[in-house]
Amino acid sequence: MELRVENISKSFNNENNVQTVLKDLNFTVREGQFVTLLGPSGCGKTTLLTIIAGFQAASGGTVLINGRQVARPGPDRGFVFQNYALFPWMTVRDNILYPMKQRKVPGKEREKHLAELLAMAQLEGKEKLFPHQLSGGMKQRVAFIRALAGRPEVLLMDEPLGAVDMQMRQSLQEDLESLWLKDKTTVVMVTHDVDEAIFLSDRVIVMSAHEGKIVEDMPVRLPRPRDRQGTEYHKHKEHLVEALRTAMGRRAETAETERKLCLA
Ligand SMILES: Nc1ncnc2c1ncn2[C@@H]1O[C@H](COP(=O)(O)OP(=O)(O)OP(=O)(O)O)[C@@H](O)[C@H]1O
Repeated sequence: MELRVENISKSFNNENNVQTVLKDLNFTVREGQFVTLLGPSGCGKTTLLTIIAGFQAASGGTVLINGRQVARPGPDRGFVFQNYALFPWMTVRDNILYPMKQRKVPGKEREKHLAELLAMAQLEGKEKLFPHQLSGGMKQRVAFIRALAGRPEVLLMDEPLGAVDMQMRQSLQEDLESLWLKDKTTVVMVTHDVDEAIFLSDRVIVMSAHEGKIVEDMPVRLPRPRDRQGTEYHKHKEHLVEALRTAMGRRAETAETERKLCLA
């Protein structure tokens, strides 16, 4: 699997005002990589992820998966939303079986894969429950394995832990990592949390507030599971915080330039 984002641009027409959110974005994600998109609020992270998912079209450029151009959503891409987006009227079992039925996986194979996924997420015995009967962490694990049930080439996750309080967040990051390590599906995740990015990712791409430009593309080669108290971990954190400052600063600089131009 190879995901290529080539010269992606996206503009919106907001009340006679054209807003360029992304401009000429380029990067490639290799098979099995866990890549995080980090950036200030409004820099275009979700927009980029939904373009990769095929939920919306880019204004320019292409997204290629294994050389094939992405034009619409497809089974090669799984998506995990911030609010999990489980079907509330379906049990855990039916939620997980849904993508397999969509792919017309034969019954026997479906049951086998379901059992594997439930074991992987430690959700055995919960299959008859409905989403409202689950804890936040369980819902998140169901959303994750439901996305894997479609056997996607790449898993796209938009702030998958965004709805969880800070205390639970670290332990869910650990759950997410151990689930991912069992499967090693290629992941592109959006977050605005520096610690989460370093804890989970092989690589962090920092986008700037101005036109979503890549201001940093940083590999994280620390051994897993990562020691949040370690010196190297802290160095990575400081580096990313600095990159985020740059990412935000560009917006301030741009605003200042625009102000000067307006005054001129
Ligand atoms: N459908 C749309 N129509 C008009 N403007 C949009 C649309 N979708 C997004 N935008 C604008 O594009 C910009 C980027 O939005 P996006 O949701 O991608 O940012 P983000 O980096 O994911 O932000 P956050 O971290 O706050 O979720 C914002 O200014 C937003 O208002």
